[in-house]
Amino acid sequence: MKLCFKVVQDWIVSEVDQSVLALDCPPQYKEVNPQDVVVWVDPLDGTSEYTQGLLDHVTVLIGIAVQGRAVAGVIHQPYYGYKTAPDTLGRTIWGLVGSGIGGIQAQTPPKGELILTTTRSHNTALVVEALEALKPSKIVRVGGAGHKALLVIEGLCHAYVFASNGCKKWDTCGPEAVLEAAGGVFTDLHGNHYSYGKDVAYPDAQGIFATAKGVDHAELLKKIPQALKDAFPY
Ligand SMILES: Nc1ncnc2c1ncn2[C@@H]1O[C@H](COP(=O)(O)O)[C@@H](OP(=O)(O)O)[C@H]1O
Ligand SMILES: [Mg+2]
Repeated sequence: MKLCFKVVQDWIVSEVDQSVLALDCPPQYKEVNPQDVVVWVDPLDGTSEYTQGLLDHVTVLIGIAVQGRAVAGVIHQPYYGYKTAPDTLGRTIWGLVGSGIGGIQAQTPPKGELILTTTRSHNTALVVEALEALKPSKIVRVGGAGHKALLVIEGLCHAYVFASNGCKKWDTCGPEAVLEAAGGVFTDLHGNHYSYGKDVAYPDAQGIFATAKGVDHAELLKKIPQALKDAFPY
């Protein structure tokens, strides 16, 4: 059977960030068995915010897992700058654990503060309880797992905390890989990494606890009461 595709010319992007091609691939990923690779795609993260016109909350997420671990990802923000710089709309951030990130500079968040980011549309009593336990100086409520990961990578927030089982593997595989490639740590509320293998259940059933480069993830996680962590059993 012969398949024919006609690609609309406008869809072809020829000016892309080439820096990824200059990177040396970490040795452990130079030869991987294709059967160990799973790709998780979220074509529109931040759906609720998209419907409300909050376009900069929207991202397109691609995460690549090898033997269950999130190792590479892309967070594309198609409407980035739509209010301030519509002529250069959008940006693409990528990361490969062990090599680094491209598209933005990873930053360490300010010392002496604790700025947390979390959901604006899926709030629950447990979500609030976890945030309050950390005694933040500020809470930034925005849409999308990808968008929140970017705030942490850029050092605008110290941590992304979500005591809920609402996110799915396609929401977090890409963000986890990019944040960890940027020097951060992305785990569940127990401090463990999710598995992104082909047979895993879709929900991130143990919540999200992700910290920026330069933040002591283990120390911050200790402030979450054990009873709250126990509400998200394996
Ligand atoms: N309680 C819940 N029920 C359904 N989806 C949830 C959810 N909590 C989080 N999510 C999903 O996780 C992503 C991040 O959520 P939030 O923006 O609230 O932080 C969103 O992905 P989508 O926008 O791709 O659906 C959202 O739908
Ligand atoms: Mg999503």
